[in-house]
Amino acid sequence: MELRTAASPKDVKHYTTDRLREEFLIQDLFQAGTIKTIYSHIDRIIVGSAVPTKPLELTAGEEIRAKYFLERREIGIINIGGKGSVTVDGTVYELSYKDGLYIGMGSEKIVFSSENEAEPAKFYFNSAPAHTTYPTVLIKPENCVNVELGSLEGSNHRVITKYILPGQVESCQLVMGMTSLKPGSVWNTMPCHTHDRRMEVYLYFEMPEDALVFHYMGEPTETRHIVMRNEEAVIAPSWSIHSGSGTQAYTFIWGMVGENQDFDDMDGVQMKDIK
Ligand SMILES: O=C(O)C(=O)C[C@H](O)C(=O)CO
Ligand SMILES: [Zn+2]
Repeated sequence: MELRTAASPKDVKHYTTDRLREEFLIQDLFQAGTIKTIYSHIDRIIVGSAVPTKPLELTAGEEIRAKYFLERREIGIINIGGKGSVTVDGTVYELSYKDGLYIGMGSEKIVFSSENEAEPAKFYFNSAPAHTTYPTVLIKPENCVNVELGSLEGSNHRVITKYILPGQVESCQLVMGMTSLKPGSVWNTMPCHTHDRRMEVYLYFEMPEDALVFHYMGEPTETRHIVMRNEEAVIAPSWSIHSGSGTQAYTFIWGMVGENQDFDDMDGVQMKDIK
């Protein structure tokens, strides 16, 4: 498990490109036959991936000093690869492309598998500390709340699909979903916002190899960017904006943890105030 410490905005505004990437960018996810995990001190989120070319069990690792991964945690999983399954204490959940799974605290044995190991599933997950157990739920995007935002004229026409949020799939603190840009639109989350009560992680995907997303971060008056490629993730501390413009349309998974689960609790930044 790789460790990322928290960072102060007073320091981050002096970072070089390399240092910004070292602290916030997550690369080399989705390696065949591997579970990869990144532990951030920011709200103690764990960001991870599993690509089962043979069944892979999610274990706790020395870093969280737990008997099993979900002893004190919950997890949200979304499949961005071939058909696969997640077995939770013997119950098998089949996940097709973009299907999700919430697993509550206390489930002991989590195993990732692919239906066809030549075209493996690619499971992406966010996990957060939990205080109680909510039911495990298989999530189909077609049954989720969908919100359409922006316009083609504004280059930001997109659909936000909310997978895990109060009233739909209950969790202790994890809120998770997916945003899909319409062809011709390239901007996400602009006008931008911060939310001091939650941190957020973005995983960009459905990008051709030579496409880029310029992901904007930093305090609204001290913006910086991180150049991102397909299937890379980025950590947004609570004080940071998190927005992006791509060389073409793309999709991303967002996950938030922290003080509240109120998706609309955002501190909007006015265009005139961005520097
Ligand atoms: O395109 C968007 O706008 C988003 O996807 C916004 C994120 O979901 C977000 O930042 C939620 O706080
Ligand atoms: Zn946000």
